[in-house]
This record gives sequence, C-alpha cells and structure tokens, in this order.
Amino acid sequence: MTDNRLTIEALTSGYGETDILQGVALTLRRGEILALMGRNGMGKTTLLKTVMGLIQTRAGRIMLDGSPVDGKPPAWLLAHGVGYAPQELPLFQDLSIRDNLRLALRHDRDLAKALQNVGRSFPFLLERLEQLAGTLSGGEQKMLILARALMNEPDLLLIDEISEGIQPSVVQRIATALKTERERRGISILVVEQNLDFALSVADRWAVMKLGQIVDEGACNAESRETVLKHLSI
Ligand SMILES: Nc1ncnc2c1ncn2[C@@H]1O[C@H](COP(=O)(O)OP(=O)(O)OP(=O)(O)O)[C@@H](O)[C@H]1O
Repeated sequence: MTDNRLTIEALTSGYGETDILQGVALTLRRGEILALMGRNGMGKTTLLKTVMGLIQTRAGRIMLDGSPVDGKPPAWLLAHGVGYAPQELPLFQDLSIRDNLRLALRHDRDLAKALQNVGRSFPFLLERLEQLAGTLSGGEQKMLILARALMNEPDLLLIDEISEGIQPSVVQRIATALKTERERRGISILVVEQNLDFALSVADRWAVMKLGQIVDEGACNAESRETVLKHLSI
C-alpha cells in the first residue's frame, strides 16, 4: 500500500473554456501536514474544489491511498474520510452551533461522541451549543467551520485559508487544534494559506502554486520562509 494518502498527478481543471489548473502534481503522505501557498488567483481553491469533486477533472488523476477517485461526488469523499473546510463561510447563520455541527453527521446517534471530540479543541462550542452561528464573532465562526469539518473524524482534511481575517490568538488556537488532531489520530492535512507564519508553523512541508502549477516545494525548515516569500513576491 502506498504511503500517500493523497496523490495528484498532471491535474487539469477549470471553469468554462479556461483551464485554471495546468498539470498539478502534488502528494500528501499519511500523517503529514502540507501548506500550499501562492498569490491570489493562482488556483489553490480550485485545486481543493477539484479534489472534493465540486469541479470536474479535465485531465490527470486524483488518488486516495493509491486508488483513483476522479468523478466521485463530494458526499462519497466525505463518507470516505475526507473533510473540507472551505474558504467561504458555509455556516447556516440562523441555526445553532449544535445544529450546524449536527448537519455534518450522517447519523444523529454519533452526535454526542462527535461533540466530545471537537470540544477537546474548541471547548467554547460545547458551552454555547444553543447560540446561533450568525451571532458568533468572525474568529469563532472559523473555529466552528473547522470543528464541523472534524465532526466525522476525517483522516484527510482540506482547509482553505482558515486564518483569513482573524486575530493572532485565534490563529494560534487553530494551529494547536490541527497539530493535536495530527498527533492524536495521524490525520493528513492540506492547508491552503496566505498567512506564511501560521502555515510554516503547522506544516511539515510547503508547496507554492503559480498559474495553476506547483512551481516549488520543500520541507519546512529555517530557510523556508525566505524561499516561499521570494516566490510570493515575483
Ligand atoms: N466559478 C468560477 N468561474 C470562473 N472563474 C473562476 C471561478 N472561481 C474562480 N475562478 C478563477 O479561477 C482563478 C483561480 O481562482 P482560485 O480561487 O482557485 O485562486 P486562489 O489561488 O485560491 O486565490 P485566493 O488566494 O485569492 O483565494 C482566478 O482567476 C479566479 O478568478
């Protein structure tokens, strides 16, 4: 069996007549956290949406544990251990925290255990289960989005710019939650980020996307920040 939880080979996808992804190659090993960075509009969100089956693959392959999953619908991926925290706020603003979390589950009977799990990282959610999602602060909503993606205990988590617009202390809590999930369950995480410090603090490896292609990648170490910054500035 392959060590790669996710393998992306020569992937092309896009919108209408335009190919946004132009032959993306990327792997995510089991238990690894990979930070995918790049300037605005380079195709990072498009990549996550294509992996999630929300956008069709035009060429190339997406594999989970070595088996092709192109063409599988989002519900199939969610049922097979893939979690997704999208960039746009996907919460039901008029529903409570409890109901937003409950909607992530396939069976209500799993609710108590799942709440206990996400409560370990975000205890405030359990203390305020009846509060409407729309009345939470921006940072609290981001934590709810992440908690919702974790409800089914995915072993592959795709996260799109979770740190956008939130204060450093919340970013820190999210970083801790991700590292704890990885330590506890060996989960693989692909983090799309603009926040370089957050990304490099949680990830084992980084990759940079430019115009729909991965142009460079490496292990996170003392030189990563400078190397990635160079890519982001040109
Ligand atoms: N639904 C859509 N229809 C047409 N074009 C789209 C659509 N969604 C995104 N695009 C275009 O695809 C390109 C890549 O967008 P994408 O959101 O994947 O980039 P990104 O790297 O995630 O950017 P950001 O960091 O700003 O979120 C952009 O030029 C964008 O305008």
